[in-house]
Amino acid sequence: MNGAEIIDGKAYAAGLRARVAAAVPAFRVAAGRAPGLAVVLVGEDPASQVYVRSKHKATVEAGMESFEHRLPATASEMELLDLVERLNADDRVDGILVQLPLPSHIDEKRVIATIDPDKDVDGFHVVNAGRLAVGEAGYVPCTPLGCLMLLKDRLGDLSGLAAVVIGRSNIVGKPMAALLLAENCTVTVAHSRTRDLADVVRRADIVVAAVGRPEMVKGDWIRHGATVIDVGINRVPGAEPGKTRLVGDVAFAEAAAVAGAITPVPGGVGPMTIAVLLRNTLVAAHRRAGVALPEGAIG
Ligand SMILES: NC(=O)C1=CN([C@@H]2O[C@H](COP(=O)(O)OP(=O)(O)OC[C@H]3O[C@@H](n4cnc5c(N)ncnc54)[C@H](OP(=O)(O)O)[C@@H]3O)[C@@H](O)[C@H]2O)C=CC1
Ligand SMILES: Nc1nc(=O)c2c([nH]1)NC[C@@H]1CN(c3ccc(C(=O)N[C@@H](CCC(=O)O)C(=O)O)cc3)C=[N+]21
Repeated sequence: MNGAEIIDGKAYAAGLRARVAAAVPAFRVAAGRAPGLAVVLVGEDPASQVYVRSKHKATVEAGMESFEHRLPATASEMELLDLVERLNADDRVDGILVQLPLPSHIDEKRVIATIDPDKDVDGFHVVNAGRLAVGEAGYVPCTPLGCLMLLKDRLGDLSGLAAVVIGRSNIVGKPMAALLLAENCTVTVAHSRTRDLADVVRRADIVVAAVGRPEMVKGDWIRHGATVIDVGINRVPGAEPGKTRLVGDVAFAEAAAVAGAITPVPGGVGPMTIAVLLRNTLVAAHRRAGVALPEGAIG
């Protein structure tokens, strides 16, 4: 029996982008300018190029200004830090995103540390990680915030639910766990050293898989009726030679037979990441300009 509701992240993301776009004209009137997002891409990684292009398109479609900066793979760390500092000082720029991963000769930590925390719409700066940890307003990484929006949309109040986050990266697993804790879930964070992962996952009302291993989470790990959020984006060989397809970290068909609801890959969490980036940029623009964002305008 395939009982699970398929959570349509693509549709939810389209709705969020529309709400962001609808709030832009009032900001333009109040601030005398558009919200601005700067995206920096170093090198020619094809996947990164695709992401950066879709971010640019979504930014422009939302009525915001998009500043795209491309540096060659050979650019020095100094050049990149100089660019980030210029963007920090540029008043038209509300949000700065430096696409990761960076070439290996550049220290990612140092680059992220150079971004003004109040323009850090990715939420990667330690100041924003700290704000999230202690419950102060800041910027939350787009992917986990998108996951939380999908969970609250389906489940409403998350208080008291048992949540298992598989993965403890700084950009997905850890902030996801912090968000769920702030929503009063009982949170377990699993990782590569976790013993009896299947048993840990079986106890969960909410499972968030952010591992990067294709279809690792099996159907018989999922508690009946649980809500499953699959963050994984894994490119694997397709049916025809030379073709590839995207799969998540969850064995989708198996899990959908037992879960109450599940996000697909593609079309689940991925589209939410870009929509939340626009949301964070809109919030940054209002905070920086001292303009109030109407309560409930963007959800
Ligand atoms: N949809 C979106 O917008 C986004 C999707 N992603 C995708 O999400 C996935 C995770 O990304 P990210 O967090 O950056 O990945 P990382 O590689 O940084 O982290 C992976 C985590 O998974 C854990 N892990 C690895 N193997 C196992 C295992 N066998 N059992 C349990 N845990 C394991 C690791 O544990 P340990 O810490 O012990 O090494 C680590 O904490 C990837 O597929 C990525 O492509 C990422 C960002 C955005
Ligand atoms: N500074 C920075 N911030 C990021 O947020 C960031 C990053 N670097 N580096 C790479 C990861 C990955 N990421 C995704 C965004 C959208 C989709 C997405 O839209 N996925 C579509 C499919 C796209 C496809 O077909 O390839 C989907 O799941 O439906 C996926 C992954 C953001 N990242």
